[in-house]
Amino acid sequence: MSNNKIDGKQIASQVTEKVQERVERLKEQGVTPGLAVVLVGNNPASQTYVNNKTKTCERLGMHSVMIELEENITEQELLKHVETLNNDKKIHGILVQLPLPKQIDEDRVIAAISPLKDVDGFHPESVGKMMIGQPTFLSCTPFGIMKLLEYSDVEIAGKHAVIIGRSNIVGKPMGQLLLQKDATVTYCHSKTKDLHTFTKQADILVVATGRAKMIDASFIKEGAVVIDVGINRDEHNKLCGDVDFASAQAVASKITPVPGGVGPMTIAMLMENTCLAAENTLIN
Ligand SMILES: NC(=O)C1=CN([C@@H]2O[C@H](COP(=O)(O)OP(=O)(O)OC[C@H]3O[C@@H](n4cnc5c(N)ncnc54)[C@H](OP(=O)(O)O)[C@@H]3O)[C@@H](O)[C@H]2O)C=CC1
Ligand SMILES: Nc1nc(=O)c2c([nH]1)NC[C@@H]1CN(c3ccc(C(=O)N[C@@H](CCC(=O)O)C(=O)O)cc3)C=[N+]21
Repeated sequence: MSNNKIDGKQIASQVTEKVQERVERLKEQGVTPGLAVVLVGNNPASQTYVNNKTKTCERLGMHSVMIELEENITEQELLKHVETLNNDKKIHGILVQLPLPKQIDEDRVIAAISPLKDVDGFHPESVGKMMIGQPTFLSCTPFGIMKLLEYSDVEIAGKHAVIIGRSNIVGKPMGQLLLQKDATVTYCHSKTKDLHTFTKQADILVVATGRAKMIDASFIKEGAVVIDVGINRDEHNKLCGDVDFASAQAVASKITPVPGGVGPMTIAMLMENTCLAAENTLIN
C-alpha cells in the first residue's frame, strides 16, 4: 500500500476555497470576517502556528490581528484584552493560543471569550452544545478530522473508532463527533493497560498523545484508517507525528502524514468557524 496517504494539504485547500467564496459574499454585504489571535510569550512553535493562521486569513481576504503579549502578563491584564476583543465589532473570532504561562488559569480565560466569538470551540457553552448535538463552533482539530474522513470516503457508522488521548481540545471532542456519526468509540489514555488490545480492534485509529512515533504497525489492524494528530520533533529536529509513518503505512488502508495531514485542516476549520461567526452577526 503506497498510495494510501491522505493529503490533508489538498483537502484543506478545497475547504478554504469554499470559505473564500463565503468571505466574498460577506464582503458584498459590508462585513469582512475578522480573527484575533492572542499569543502570550515567545514559544517558537506557537509562533509558527500563529503565523500560519494569520497568513491564511490574509490569503482568504479576511481581517486578522495578532496580539502579542509578554510571558509575565497577569491574568487580569489578559482578561482585559479578551474583553476588548469581545466588544470589537471588526473581530468575529478570538483565539487565545494555548498553553498559557503558569500564572494564568486557562479555564478562566477560555470562559471569558464571548461564545459568539469562540471559533476554537473551547468555551464550556460550545462544548456543552457539541455534546448534545446542537449547532455550535466545533473544536478545529476534531472538526478538521471529520472533514478529512468525509473527503476521503471513510465510512464511520458501525465502525470501531479508537482514540488515544483524552484532552479537552482533541481527544474528548473527537470521540463525541465520531459517536454522533454512529461509530462505536473507545478512549485510551496514559493509564490504559495493554493499549495494543484496544488499538488492534480499531477500524479508525486517532492518535493524539504528543509522543513521537509511539504507534507503529504492531498496534494497527490490517486495513485500518490511521489519523495522526501529533506534532513533535524527532531526534534530527524534523517534524513528526505520534505515528511511525513508514511502519504504519504498510498495514493501514489510509493514513495521514505529518506534516501535511491534520495540521492544515485545523487551520482550514478555524477559517470556516471565523466565517460562520461573521455570518451569524448578519442573522442575529
Ligand atoms: N495537528 C494539529 O492541528 C494539532 C496537533 N496537536 C498535537 O497533538 C498532540 C496531542 O495534543 P493534546 O491533546 O493537546 O495533548 P495533551 O498532552 O493535552 O494530551 C495527551 C493525551 O495523550 C495521553 N497519553 C500520553 N501519553 C500516552 C501514552 N504513552 N499512552 C496512551 N496515552 C497517552 C494523555 O493521557 P492522560 O490524560 O492520562 O494524561 C492525554 O490524554 C500533541 O503532539 C499536539 O502538539 C494538538 C492540537 C492540534
Ligand atoms: N487556542 C489554540 N487553538 C489551537 O488550535 C491550537 C492551540 N491553541 N495551541 C497549539 C495547537 C497546535 N495547533 C496546530 C495547528 C496547525 C498546525 C499545522 O499547520 N501544522 C503543519 C506544519 C506546521 C509546521 O511546519 O510547523 C502540518 O502539520 O502540516 C499544527 C498545530 C493548533 N493548536
